[in-house]
Amino acid sequence: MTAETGFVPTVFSLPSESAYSWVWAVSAGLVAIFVLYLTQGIARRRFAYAHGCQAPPRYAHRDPILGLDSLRDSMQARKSDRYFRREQQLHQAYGNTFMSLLLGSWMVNTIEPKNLEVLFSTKFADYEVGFRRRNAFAPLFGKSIFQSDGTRWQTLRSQLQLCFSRVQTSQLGLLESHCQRLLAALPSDNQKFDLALFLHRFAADVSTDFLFGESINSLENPQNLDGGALKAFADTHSTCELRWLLGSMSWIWPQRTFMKNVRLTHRFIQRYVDAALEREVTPPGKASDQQNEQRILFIDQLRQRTQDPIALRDELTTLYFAGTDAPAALLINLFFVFSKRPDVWDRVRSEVQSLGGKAPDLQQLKGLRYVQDCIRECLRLYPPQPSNSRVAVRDTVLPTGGGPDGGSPVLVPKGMMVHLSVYALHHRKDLWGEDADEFRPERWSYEKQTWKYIPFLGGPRNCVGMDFGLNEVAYAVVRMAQNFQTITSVDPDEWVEGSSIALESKNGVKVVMCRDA
Ligand code: HEM
Repeated sequence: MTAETGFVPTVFSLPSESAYSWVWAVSAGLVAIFVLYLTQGIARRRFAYAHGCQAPPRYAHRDPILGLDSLRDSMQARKSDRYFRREQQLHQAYGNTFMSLLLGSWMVNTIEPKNLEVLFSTKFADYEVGFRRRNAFAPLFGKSIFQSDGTRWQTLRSQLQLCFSRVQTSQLGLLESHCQRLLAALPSDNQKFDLALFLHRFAADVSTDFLFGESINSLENPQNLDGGALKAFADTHSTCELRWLLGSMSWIWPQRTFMKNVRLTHRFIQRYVDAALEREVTPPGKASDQQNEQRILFIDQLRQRTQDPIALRDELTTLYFAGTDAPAALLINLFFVFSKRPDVWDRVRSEVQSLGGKAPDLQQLKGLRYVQDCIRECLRLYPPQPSNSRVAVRDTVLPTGGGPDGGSPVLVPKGMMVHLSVYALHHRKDLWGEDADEFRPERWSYEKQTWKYIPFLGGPRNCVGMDFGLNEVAYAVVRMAQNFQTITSVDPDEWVEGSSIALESKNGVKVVMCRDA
């Protein structure tokens, strides 16, 4: 200490005892983390060795830390309507399984049917939907089935399956009434218009009727879909996608408009939930004969399984999301093809002639082989959900894709994401033949639905609304074919990839249609 100032510079002062113990604690912590990291690394190497794992090819990143180059390229591809085409090209360049960086985290990209079977079925328990999905959709869907895993997901899944099976019988009547509205709403013959707008409205009318017991009837009042809460809902989708991409950094994206749209959506759905909670509903199995004749509502079935208004709202928001855009996209893509291929439309029409103009029952619908093959083929060429992903919950292995020949197993460490491009899988020429990019429903006379074809995914977590969605689309095709002699495209371009959440024709379905004489 200097006599004049009584000041000792801190750099020369001796640390106190408590400072020593703090330094020790931090050092010990760091050493512990390092040892843990090392032992985990060794255990992982042993695990990989024991399973014969080898590394798959790696994307040649220009930014090897965060992989921002590939993010930028994929966003540019999105802007120029070739996002899924780019995914397909990447697989063509790097193979059916390769690794790439997403904002600093390595992920496996695979379109190997063997791997997909393991991912979604045989090692289902090794994966979950993961933080990205939970975080991206939480404001909108809460803790609904779409973001849940483990026992919560199992409970919600069996509840929904029960609801679907209880309301099955009333589906066709509902579809018939909305098909009649669609037929009445379509413009008169020889007028140019975009059929996609009407198909979107049809899908929204069907799903609100099916889920809430009350249709928004947008075919009669387009504003019910194009304005207000459902417009707000549609506007949330692109932010959800961005939130997914940003992962734990999603907070950097402005939330105000997004949250306003979320609140509007919730208020809209809450109205149906409140009405359902106030209704007297007879428990399953106790309905009188008279009540049995009444339509069984999906929302009432769900309400019998939970009375929590928030849980009901979140589940119904999710169901509306999952159950509207995908069938609409399928219908739009299918009618795009019909409008370009008069030969296909003629065959559809000649097949439905067997019904003699009458509405089909379920058995007749399923028995229309060519119609069903057209739908299958459209789902192959333009899968409404064109990509998907899962995250490993423990160190696990995919059976193929590693090593120089791509035939060795691949290690997927806990926390790593596995991404799959359904679009690229469905366009693989080695699996589907040289005509993989062509619409050829005839291929379904010999093709089987294996893991190379997964428009609804597969395994325990496949689409729970698959049957309803397929019936909806087939029914609409039949009723249109019974009424329209020709559907002619007035769009000179080929099908262009759109950028909405479900994969659909960007330019809609610009047509001129002629009714039967
Ligand atoms: C043609 C139409 C449809 C297609 C192509 C389709 C496709 C899919 C796919 C690929 C999944 C898996 C998503 C994932 O886990 O990552 C899925 C899940 C789901 N779909 Fe569909 N879907 C369609 C129609 C519907 C309909 C009409 C509904 C309901 C009314 C529905 C409700 C659901 C639900 C609730 C899930 C989540 C299932 C779970 O996590 O266990 N879908 N769908």
